[in-house]
Amino acid sequence: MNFTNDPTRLLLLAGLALAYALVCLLPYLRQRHKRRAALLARAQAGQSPAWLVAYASQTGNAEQLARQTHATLALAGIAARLCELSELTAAELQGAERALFLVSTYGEGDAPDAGAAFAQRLLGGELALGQLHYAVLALGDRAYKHYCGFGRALDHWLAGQGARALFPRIEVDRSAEAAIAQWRQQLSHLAGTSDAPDWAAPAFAGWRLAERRLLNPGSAGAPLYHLELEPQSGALPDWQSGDLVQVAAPAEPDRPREYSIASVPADGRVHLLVRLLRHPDGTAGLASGWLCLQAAPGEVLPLRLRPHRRFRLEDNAELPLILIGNGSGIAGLRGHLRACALAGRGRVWLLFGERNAAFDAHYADELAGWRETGLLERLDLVYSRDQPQRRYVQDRLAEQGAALRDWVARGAALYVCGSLDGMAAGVDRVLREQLGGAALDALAAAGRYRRDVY
Ligand SMILES: Cc1cc2nc3c(=O)[nH]c(=O)nc-3n(C[C@H](O)[C@H](O)[C@H](O)COP(=O)(O)O)c2cc1C
Repeated sequence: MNFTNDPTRLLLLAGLALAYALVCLLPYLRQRHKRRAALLARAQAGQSPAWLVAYASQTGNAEQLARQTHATLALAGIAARLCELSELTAAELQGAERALFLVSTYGEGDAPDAGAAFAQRLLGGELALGQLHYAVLALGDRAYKHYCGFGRALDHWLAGQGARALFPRIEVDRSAEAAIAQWRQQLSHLAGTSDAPDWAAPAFAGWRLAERRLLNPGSAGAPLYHLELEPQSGALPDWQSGDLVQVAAPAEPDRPREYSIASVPADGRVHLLVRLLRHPDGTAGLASGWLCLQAAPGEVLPLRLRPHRRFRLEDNAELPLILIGNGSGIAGLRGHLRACALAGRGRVWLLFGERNAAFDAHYADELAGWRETGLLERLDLVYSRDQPQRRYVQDRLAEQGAALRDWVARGAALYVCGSLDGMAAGVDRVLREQLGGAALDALAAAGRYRRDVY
C-alpha cells in the first residue's frame, strides 16, 4: 500500500499540519492584536505616537507619498505623526520608536527648501538615536550628478547616530513605479496589513491642443511657446494657481515632463509655457520638440494635473504678494496673477527678468492692463541685455532693499518661479542680505517664502 495514497492518512496529515500552523500562528496573531490595541489606546489617549512619518518635498512627490504612507499606517491602526522634516526636533527624534523619512533632492545633492532647516540644525551634529528604527525613501533623478544625495546623506547620518534601518534605503528615480511599489510592500509588511490601498498615480487624460503661439520671435533666447489645452471629455477638472501638469510624450511615456500652469479654471483651459530645447547636435528635445513643433493643433495629448501645495496661494491669498521670476517662470506667476485678478485684489509687486524688451516682453499687454487696474501696485521688468552691462532681477531687488523690507513688514509673501541657478539662487542671496537669514528662514517656515524653481 502506498503511504501517501491512503485517504485517511492524508486527512490525518493535513489535520496535523493545520494544527501545527495554528499553534505557530496563534502567538503571532495574539501579539499583533495586542500591539494594535496598545497603539490604538495610545492614540486615543492623545499621547505622542511612537511612529513618525517625516517628509521633505519641493514639488509635492515626496509629500504625496508621505500622506499615502501615513494613511496606510492609519488603516492598520497605527497612529503616526505626519510632519515636514523641518518641524522635527531632536527631542522628538529621540522619543520616537520608528520613523519613516520620505525626502527628495535638489541643487547639488541638497535638501529641498522644506528640509534645509533640519539639515542645518541636525545633520552635521551628533544625537544618540539608539532607540530608533527607521526607513528612508529617497526621491531623485539619475540625470543629476548627486543622485538622491539628500536621502543618502540622511540615511548615513541616522545610521551614524546608532539608529537601525528597518530595511535598506529605497531610491526612486523620477517617480519610478517599481520602487514605490517596493516601499508600499515593505510598509504593508511593517504595519502587518495586506489591505493597503492602491497608490497608483491618477491616469493621464486626453487634452486637445487648442492653441499654440510663439511668444518670442527674434529672441536671443530659445523659442518659448504659449500652449492652450482643453479636456477632451469637456469636463474641466479643478486646480489652483501654483499647480503643475505632467505631459507624457509618446517617445518617452514613462518620463512625463512637468510644467507650471499659467491659467486658472475660470479661463476654461490649461495654459502652459514651453521652452523648445535643442541638444548640442541641433536636434529638438524629445518632449519640448513634440509639444512645440510636432503635435498639431487639434491633436489630443496625454496630460494630468498635479497639486503643488508648496506653491499655492493658500493662506497668503489675502496678503500683499511679491512675485519674482524669469523666463518661462512667468508661467507660475501668471497663474497667481490671474487668480488675484479674478478675486479683484491688489497689492501685488511683480519683478520679472528676461533678455530684451523688444523680443521677450511676454504678456506685455496683460501686465500693462493689470498695472492700470491697480492689481499690480509695482511692476519691475528687468531686461538683462538692453544695456552694455548685464542686469538681472536680483540686481533690481538689491537696489529696492528698502521697499522690499517695507513690503515684508506689511506682511507680504514671496513667490519665486524660474531658473534655479540663473535666478533663484541670486534672489535667495539678496533676500538673505536684505532681510537677514533668520528672518528669511522664518518666512519660509511660515509658508511666506515659496519657490517653484528648476
Ligand atoms: C532644480 C532641480 C534640481 C534637482 N536636483 C537633483 C539632484 O541633485 N539629485 C537628484 O537625485 N534629483 C534631483 N532633482 C530631482 C528631484 O529630486 C525629483 O524630481 C523628485 O521626484 C522631486 O520630488 P518632490 O516633488 O518631493 O520635491 C532635481 C530636480 C530639480 C527640479
